[in-house]
Amino acid sequence: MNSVKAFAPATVANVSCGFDIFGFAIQEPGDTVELYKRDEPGIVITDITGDEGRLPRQAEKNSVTVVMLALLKHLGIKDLGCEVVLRKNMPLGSGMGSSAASAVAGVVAMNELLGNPLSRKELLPFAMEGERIASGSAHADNVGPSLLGGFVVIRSYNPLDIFTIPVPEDLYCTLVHPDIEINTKDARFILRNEVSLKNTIAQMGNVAGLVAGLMKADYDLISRSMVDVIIEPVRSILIPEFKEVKQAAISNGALGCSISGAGPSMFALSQGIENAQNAGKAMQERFASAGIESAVHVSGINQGGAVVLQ
Ligand SMILES: Nc1ncnc2c1ncn2[C@@H]1O[C@H](COP(=O)(O)OP(=O)(O)OP(=O)(O)O)[C@@H](O)[C@H]1O
Ligand SMILES: N[C@@H](CCO)C(=O)O
Repeated sequence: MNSVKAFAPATVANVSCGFDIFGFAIQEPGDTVELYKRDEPGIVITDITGDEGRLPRQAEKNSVTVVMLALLKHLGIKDLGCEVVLRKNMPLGSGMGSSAASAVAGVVAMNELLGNPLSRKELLPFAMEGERIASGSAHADNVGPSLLGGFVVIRSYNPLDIFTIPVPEDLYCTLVHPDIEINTKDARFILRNEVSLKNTIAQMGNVAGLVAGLMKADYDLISRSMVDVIIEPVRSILIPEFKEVKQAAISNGALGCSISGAGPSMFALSQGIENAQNAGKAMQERFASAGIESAVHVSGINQGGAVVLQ
């Protein structure tokens, strides 16, 4: 095989109460990576589209190629020559898992080019290296679902213990990206290191409730459990109109609404596509009333994750 193309989808990380431990992928948008073998050894980025020239072109600095270098090192491959084309289809610093989609598409494409020596799950630690380069933290709640699909739970980081849980078929996500940029690194820096016992108890109850609600298709329980008393109160300050947009989603049929990943995107979960669309319209109108343009994506939970396209 001399060339490969792979697509990896955008993701919603944290899913309200599950900071760094919950995530799911949506259908679109996502990043596409093309790899072309060449005779000269080395991984070279030859083109990036959709980033307005803002992303690093050096292989050691871009999440799409950092993961390939880590995988090649692990496999002891030194002489591979490869040209990389990255097609970015989502904004940077968006809270939609932009850096993660590049990392996942990159590692899946390289694994395919090599004849799939590793399983999807075995690729995860390499994809996490892309997040380390992007945000200084190798969290797995974006790369996990983008790579594996489904609703992902990360029970432990050390050792890595990750699994997916079933979700109701009629569960839809509304993802709204306001035209603002927030770096994950900054959004992590402002978080407090200590949490009160009272908030820990409340958060654990909601984490347990959300998992049970999703697995039992109990929409009321999902709705009651979409409460984050630890991260959202701190980070929501960075998102103009946060409270109003959240209220607009819930008043228009959503089960719950919170920050997607590190923000500024906000997501809502709804029963049925109609509720999800209504929530999206209301959220967009609320941002617009404050002079903020936004893009809305309505999608079911992506069960397959990244795909090889050729
Ligand atoms: N291929 C890539 N795609 C996107 N960002 C990248 C990539 N490679 C490196 N980066 C760097 O990662 C940073 C953006 O990542 P960040 O995690 O803040 O955004 P995000 O992935 O959209 O957000 P989130 O993780 O909250 O969903 C930028 O500094 C950018 O230069
Ligand atoms: N769990 C990470 C996701 C970043 O998208 C965070 O909230 O910082």
